[in-house]
Amino acid sequence: MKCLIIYYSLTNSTALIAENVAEGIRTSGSDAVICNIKDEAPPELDSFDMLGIGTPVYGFNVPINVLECIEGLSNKRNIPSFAFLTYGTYAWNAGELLKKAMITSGFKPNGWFFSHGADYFLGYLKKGCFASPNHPTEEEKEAARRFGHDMVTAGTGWPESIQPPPVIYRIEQIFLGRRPIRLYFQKKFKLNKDKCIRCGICMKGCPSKNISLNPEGFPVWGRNCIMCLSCELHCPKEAIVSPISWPVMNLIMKYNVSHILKDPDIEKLKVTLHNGKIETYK
Ligand SMILES: Cc1cc2nc3c(=O)[nH]c(=O)nc-3n(C[C@H](O)[C@H](O)[C@H](O)COP(=O)(O)O)c2cc1C
Repeated sequence: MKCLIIYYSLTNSTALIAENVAEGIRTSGSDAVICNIKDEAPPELDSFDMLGIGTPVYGFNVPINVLECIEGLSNKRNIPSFAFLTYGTYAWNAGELLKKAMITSGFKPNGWFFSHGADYFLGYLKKGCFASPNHPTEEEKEAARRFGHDMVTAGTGWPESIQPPPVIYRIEQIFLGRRPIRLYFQKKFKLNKDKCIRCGICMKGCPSKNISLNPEGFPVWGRNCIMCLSCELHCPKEAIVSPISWPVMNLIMKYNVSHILKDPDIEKLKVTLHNGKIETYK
């Protein structure tokens, strides 16, 4: 059995899970090839017998680049497949959405795996909250290895029910869906040219290669934004303002963080953001 694992990882949590799932597959005597779509295009599916898709959860959704990658795979056919997701605080039904996208593209998913991952979501970091900082843990990595092993030997199935989220999360999921991002939010990034030092950090860190520099050296956003907010997070001069900084989002983030702080199952650290760097303190 030869398995292809395609995943997207910006801040390495999903990458760590992908590596461990692959290791689990190899311990069962099968072969596994992994590919982070942030860095390279996935290989042809032809020579593989199984497909794994790994993704972080973004806005209670599957990020747009992952959806587009699944849709764009060549030589799609009904081979066994599985999914794994990492999330910072609450994934809600992102697993179901991923499963649906895989089925629509002709795959037959028969197992999934969830793990926490360190949550570098700008909205929460701005509120001083770094959720799930030390994840995935060694236990989660071990569980990922077991999952990989089980997937090639038997399959794990899908859970029956998902806890319903607070109403506001449902609204956020709709707002942060593919269409609103593509049709509206991605056009709303603003640059403060007085602050911008034209260092290109935003361009280099953009996982969907959506930022180019104009002849003056200022960033220009294209039409492939996946709303990871990496550009705004890492700008050393805080010159980038995305919709996450709008006053209405400020209220929503405040609400979400108040939930996170009350949830004993979510680990968190206090942080400050300073010149594009995250400083943690106890
Ligand atoms: C833009 C953005 C949106 C996110 N949205 C959610 C979310 O809706 N629910 C959640 O539990 N975690 C959310 N997260 C946290 C990520 O899913 C989590 O940190 C994941 O492990 C990151 O994976 P990576 O390190 O492989 O990039 C979000 C993170 C980012 C950057």
